[in-house]
Amino acid sequence: MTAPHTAIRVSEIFGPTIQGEGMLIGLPTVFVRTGGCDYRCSWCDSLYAVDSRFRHEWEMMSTDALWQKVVALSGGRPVMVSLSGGNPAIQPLGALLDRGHRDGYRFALETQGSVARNWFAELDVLVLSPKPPSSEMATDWAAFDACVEAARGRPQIALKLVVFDDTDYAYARDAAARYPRLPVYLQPGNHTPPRPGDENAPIDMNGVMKRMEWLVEEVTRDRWFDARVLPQLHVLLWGNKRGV
Ligand SMILES: C[S@@+](CC[C@H](N)C(=O)[O-])C[C@H]1O[C@@H](n2cnc3c(N)ncnc32)[C@H](O)[C@@H]1O
Ligand SMILES: Nc1nc2[nH]cc(C(=O)O)c2c(=O)[nH]1
Ligand code: SF4
Ligand SMILES: [Mg+2]
Repeated sequence: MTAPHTAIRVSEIFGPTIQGEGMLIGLPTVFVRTGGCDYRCSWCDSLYAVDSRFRHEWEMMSTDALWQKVVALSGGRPVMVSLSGGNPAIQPLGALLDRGHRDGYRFALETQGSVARNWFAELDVLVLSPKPPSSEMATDWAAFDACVEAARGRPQIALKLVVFDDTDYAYARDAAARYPRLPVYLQPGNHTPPRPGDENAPIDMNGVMKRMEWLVEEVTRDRWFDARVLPQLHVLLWGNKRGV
């Protein structure tokens, strides 16, 4: 029996696939998606890891059991492990980082920046993705600052911003200006499938491509020359499919 305070709530573990977003795009990666989130973004593409109606799919796992699964998926060869969710920052992941580093693996973590943890300092990459107005969530910048502070030292830190419209773009500019030393990745928003976790729901690929093109126009017009604009590569390849 795993002690409750050390068990990790897991929605899914999958891979290796390629990282589809941001700084590590294209890199072979195993994903650990934790269950549960302190946000509920209007357009979250992973509601099956957020909405408690899906909790019957989530599993409480010990660090060892989780780690065995990652090792099995990667054939024991060190690979990048991406911790996503839900919000992985609300899970006890410090021991997992120790365990994996001993085996030569590297860890990236994706979070909205609402909860800071001391163990952020043990990550290799911290992707902070503050949520723009279209998400209908409000950013607590003090909490966000604490996340940046907690990760000073070892991890590379990047800002990843989802943009649906002008207001989101203005928010992204403001967020980037707050952290002038952090690299910025902009990704066009993709409208959420009507039913969470429905892998067959079609993607509005036209809309994604239009927003991508528009984002490139905005960035070049503003001479925002240190921002990078990237699509969600996995969405282009596989749409809403889970486990890829
Ligand atoms: C599902 S979230 C999980 C990690 C964490 N809760 C967060 O939001 O950063 C992973 C990434 O997907 C992005 N994302 C979620 N829904 C999206 C959508 N509909 N279109 C584009 N990106 C989306 C988030 O902004 C975040 O960068
Ligand atoms: N291939 C792939 N890349 C991703 N990058 C971020 C993802 C996420 O949902 O957190 C994700 C995902 O689910 N799949
Ligand atoms: S913070 Fe991330 S996981 Fe949580 S609802 Fe928003 S996009 Fe989804
Ligand atoms: Mg995703």
